[in-house]
Amino acid sequence: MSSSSSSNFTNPSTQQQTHLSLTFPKKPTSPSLHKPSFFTPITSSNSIHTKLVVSGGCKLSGHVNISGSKNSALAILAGTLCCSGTTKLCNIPNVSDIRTMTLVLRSLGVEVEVFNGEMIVNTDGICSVEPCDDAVGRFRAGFFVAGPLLARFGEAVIAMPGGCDIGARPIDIYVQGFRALGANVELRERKLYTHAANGKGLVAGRFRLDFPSVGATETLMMAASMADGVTVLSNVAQEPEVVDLARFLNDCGASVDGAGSNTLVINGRKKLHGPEFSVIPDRIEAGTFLIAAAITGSSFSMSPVIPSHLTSVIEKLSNAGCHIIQNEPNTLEIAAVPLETMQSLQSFNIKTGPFPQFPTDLQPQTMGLLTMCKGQSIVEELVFEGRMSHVRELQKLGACIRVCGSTAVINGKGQGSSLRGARVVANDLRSGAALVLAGLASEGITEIEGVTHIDRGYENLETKLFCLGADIVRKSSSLATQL
Ligand SMILES: CC(=O)N[C@H]1[C@@H](OP(=O)(O)OP(=O)(O)OC[C@H]2O[C@@H](n3ccc(=O)[nH]c3=O)[C@H](O)[C@@H]2O)O[C@H](CO)[C@@H](O)[C@@H]1O
Ligand SMILES: C=C(OP(=O)(O)O)C(=O)O
Repeated sequence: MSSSSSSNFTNPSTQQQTHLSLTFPKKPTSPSLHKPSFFTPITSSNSIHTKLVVSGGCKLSGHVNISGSKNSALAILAGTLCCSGTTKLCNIPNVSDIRTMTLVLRSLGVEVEVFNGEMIVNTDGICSVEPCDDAVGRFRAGFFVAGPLLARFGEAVIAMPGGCDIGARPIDIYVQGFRALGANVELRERKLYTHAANGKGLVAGRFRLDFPSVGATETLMMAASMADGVTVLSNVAQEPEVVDLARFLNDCGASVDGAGSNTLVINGRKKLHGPEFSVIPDRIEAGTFLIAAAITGSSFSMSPVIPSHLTSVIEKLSNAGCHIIQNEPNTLEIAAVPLETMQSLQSFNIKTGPFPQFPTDLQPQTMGLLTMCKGQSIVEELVFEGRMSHVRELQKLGACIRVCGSTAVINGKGQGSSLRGARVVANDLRSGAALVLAGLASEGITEIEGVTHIDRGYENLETKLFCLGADIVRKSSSLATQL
């Protein structure tokens, strides 16, 4: 492996030897590849102060369109690195994490064209195996590119990932998995250096994950898709996004069996080709809107949705008193009990866990709802040890919540009492969504800061809620005005 900052690198698709620049970035080659509507620069929160201002008490109605899955699209964009030629992706959400992934890909020399929910990716000009540190450090999925780079080019150098601050989020399972596929791995100064130990490419192996990590499953699945021989990965994640990535890889010519079960059998292929592919709808966004209906006592519909991706959530909300039905394919209608009536929603308990258990990415929003249900509930966060930052903010709205470790006990207000608006801060993506929903159900005005977290994963959240009838606006001002 090249431990220096550069090496000679032959791009196997073009057979051209390139001086591998292990420093960012290769400049994009065609100006037409930039579409400003999508590529609004990520705003520096130092210069612009943005907040969402919600005036509570409105009922929601109508229909909301659900965007493509952020987490599925991110993994699949990493997966395009396995493919020679051009890949066309559809149903890509316009969220800042996708823009960050585009920066990661471009820093490797990939051409990316973005237009109106579609992305065209061409990897033939790849000239680096070291993505831009700054971009990788902004989100979790940046790290996923290590798998395809290692598989296709035999090496990768990658900074430690960022992502929501919800726990330690180590990378030990990725490292063990790479080693099981014949890679040498070294960690130095917060960077991972890895290369195929035989100097050629990865070899198949058998590997059991200590925990069914979504990202490690996806990264190792991509790596094994181009390893020599048949790899068996066990105790893998079964999330719909993992299944979507397997479907994508198979469309590229890979052989991935067992996606959706706890074992993957992957027959490595020497070369994969980019297909045209559409990502699944975002189950977390759909779940957030289901909870928005429940917390405001409203009725509306949403599509496209794959209801089987939301079974655990639909079951909990239905038991609490919501009516959720599917009259048309890929459409859910929810009718929630008005919270001001004597039959306000009943409290319920949740324990988060790997799919098909209750999704951790809906835990904060659900806790917001539980503060309005009748009776006591218990929320156990069993995936991320630090995913409780919303509790303090919900308390500012008047919620009655006690936390002990990973467990929260919520005494719901029920029967017509409500939270009171206040200034709150989103500390991560889903806690931001939880605060928006709580604001919709609070008396008076709630101001939510930390909006850049929300923008990482929700496409036009406030516009979608506004169109359903919510009183919500985004307010931006320069910091100078604030001071
Ligand atoms: C971009 C993306 O898809 N993010 C999702 C992905 O994150 P991500 O892939 O990071 O989540 P993981 O499934 O890996 O994490 C689950 C647990 O495993 C632990 N762990 C993980 C890897 C490892 O090497 N060692 C280790 O101990 C984590 O600290 C955590 O406690 O799945 C999470 C769980 O559904 C979701 O909340 C995130 O929205
Ligand atoms: C935790 C999330 O994202 P990430 O893994 O990128 O931090 C999320 O989408 O809720």
